[in-house]
Amino acid sequence: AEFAKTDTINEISNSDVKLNLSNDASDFVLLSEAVPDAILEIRYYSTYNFVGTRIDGYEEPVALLTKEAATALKKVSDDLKKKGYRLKIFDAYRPQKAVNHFMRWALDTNDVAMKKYFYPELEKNVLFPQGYIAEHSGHSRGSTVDLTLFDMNTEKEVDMGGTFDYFGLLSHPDYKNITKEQYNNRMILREAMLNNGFKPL
Ligand SMILES: C[C@@H](N)C(=O)N[C@H](C)C(=O)O
Repeated sequence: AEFAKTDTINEISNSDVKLNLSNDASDFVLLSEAVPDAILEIRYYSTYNFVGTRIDGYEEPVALLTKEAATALKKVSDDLKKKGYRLKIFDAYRPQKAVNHFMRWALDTNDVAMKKYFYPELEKNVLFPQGYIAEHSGHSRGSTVDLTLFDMNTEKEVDMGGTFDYFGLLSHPDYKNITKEQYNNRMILREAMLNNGFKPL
């Protein structure tokens, strides 16, 4: 699921954030510090993503958000912790370099290495036009986060009836062909995010 903080005012879409925050005048914070209960699985730092390689600009497996978005996410995390869940974060701040990498990848029609996992029903040239990937992403403002729920009882990701960055109908919020339980799980995350000022994308 992807959520953006609604009232964020920071705009830094064309510059990379320094990872050494002690020397950084920007208003960005590390999620590992701001939301210590969150589990980080920074997919664009790994090769397990729709491109199949580490994405440009992801030099460390860290997640950054604006202070405002991170503060709101801490509240989400605290709310959900009471219900036995933790947040699992796949992506937060995304450098423009990374978006440029996605755009370059989308133009290379020969490279379909990860198609069967991430976009089996679609041709890669529709992923930008259909809005699955954005050229001007809220992620590059540090106000948007891709995340799911982790169940502390089962010690597994919660079943949402889909997976991170599955580009297809299954990932649409109004997709009907999922079980009641999967739908309810989606709603638990959605409600917690909406209650704390995020809006779904
Ligand atoms: C690529 C996917 N994780 C994502 O973040 N999509 C939105 C639309 C974006 O690129 O901002």
